[in-house]
Amino acid sequence: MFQHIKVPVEGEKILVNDDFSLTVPDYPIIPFIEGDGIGIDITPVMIKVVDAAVSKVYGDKKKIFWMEVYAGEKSTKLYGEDVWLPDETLQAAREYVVSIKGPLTTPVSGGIRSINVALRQLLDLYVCLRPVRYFDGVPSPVKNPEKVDMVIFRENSEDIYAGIEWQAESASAQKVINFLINEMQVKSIRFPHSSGIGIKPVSREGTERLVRKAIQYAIDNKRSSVTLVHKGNIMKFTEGAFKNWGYDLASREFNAEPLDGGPWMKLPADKGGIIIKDVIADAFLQQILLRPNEYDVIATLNLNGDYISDALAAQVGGIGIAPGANLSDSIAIFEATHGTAPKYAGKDQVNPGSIILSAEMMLRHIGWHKAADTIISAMEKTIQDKIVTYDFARLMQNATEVTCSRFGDAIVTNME
Ligand SMILES: NC(=O)C1=CN([C@@H]2O[C@H](COP(=O)(O)OP(=O)(O)OC[C@H]3O[C@@H](n4cnc5c(N)ncnc54)[C@H](OP(=O)(O)O)[C@@H]3O)[C@@H](O)[C@H]2O)C=CC1
Ligand SMILES: O=C(O)CCC(=O)C(=O)O
Ligand SMILES: [Mg+2]
Repeated sequence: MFQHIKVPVEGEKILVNDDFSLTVPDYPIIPFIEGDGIGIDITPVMIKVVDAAVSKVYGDKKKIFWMEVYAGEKSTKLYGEDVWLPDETLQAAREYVVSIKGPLTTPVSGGIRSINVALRQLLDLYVCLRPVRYFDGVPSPVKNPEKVDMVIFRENSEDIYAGIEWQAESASAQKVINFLINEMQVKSIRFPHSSGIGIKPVSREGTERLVRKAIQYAIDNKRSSVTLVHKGNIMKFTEGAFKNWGYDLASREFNAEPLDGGPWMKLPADKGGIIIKDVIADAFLQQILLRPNEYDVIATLNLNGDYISDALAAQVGGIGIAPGANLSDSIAIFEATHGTAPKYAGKDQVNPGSIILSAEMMLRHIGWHKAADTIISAMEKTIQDKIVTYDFARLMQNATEVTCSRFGDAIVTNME
């Protein structure tokens, strides 16, 4: 029994089998978090588009029963002012296996820690999967955006992103600094009395499970390479270790052999002959602009992955259409890559593309590929017809600028 979550009277749970495959009923219950800020604009549009695609493809034979669950500001209004992530929301994500969420606010320098990060950590959603590809007709700041076709596997549970840090001039920060100076002989804290301190945990286990997923994805989807992106020349025992552990895993579990003497490796032909390579993160950020077609599947640490996913999204038209998923072996929470864009909240103005494409990934995840295909082709047609929201319209000529909800309606109209 839940306190505020209302379980639909119809519909059934998606089940996880022993081998982590899913048993998906024809009438699954799918929890959703509306999200803060522009969540109120984009989430209802996503639901409308998904329902229309499912109905178009399967008639009455399949239907999603949506179940609202709460996090962020809406949760504080229902459960009490300090309750940003109620236990029953976590329970629903576990029990119902596949969910989707809008963006959630995190204040800068103070206030609550990220609810997004908490969800990922508490449910051990260790893969942040963010595919980035070009849709024909989308305005882009680069000459050949169609050369960008990458799938980012961002480690989602550790790194500096875990939020282990102490405020400057607090007793805790001073205690850690004293320990580092006196017991660990650290000499490179430039201003020990006024430094905040953050910790960057990166483990072999965390790296291996992420890189394993990335390589398996590359094999299953016939991709050409997996690139480990790191800053291991500077952070040797965290980012450098990520690179080494990644290569070790490729060799040990996938029989990769050194290529031309290494360090690059190649998987055997029966595993697609995929190249496993690495690149230092700053060089990678310039190469994705200059030679994006040299990169395919990307495996990287949490903070690098955050930066890289927004940078790559910009190359193909912006975070308004960049989708994503947070995955464990069993649980999945799909989410937009962008944030709450507070200045647009409630104005029915922003692009709902990111959360719609996240829902499209969700439909594939549950095996409803035809409904996913329907959304993709309808969205492509809508953009090619130059019916777009403000973010695209301001970069296009002769575009028809529509609201967030009208863009959703146009996608529905274009479903064949
Ligand atoms: N997963 C999550 O829930 C995430 C949450 N956040 C949180 O969101 C809040 C705001 O973060 P902020 O850094 O401003 O980043 P946002 O992604 O919210 O917004 C930055 C800018 O991106 C553009 N943008 C974002 N979403 C859309 C959209 N759907 N359609 C069109 N344009 C869009 C807008 O650009 P323009 O002004 O040029 O039109 C917007 O001003 C913070 O609290 C942050 O922590 C951030 C990222 C992810
Ligand atoms: O949790 C947040 O507020 C930001 C998260 C973020 O930027 C992301 O996951 O891409
Ligand atoms: Mg981000």
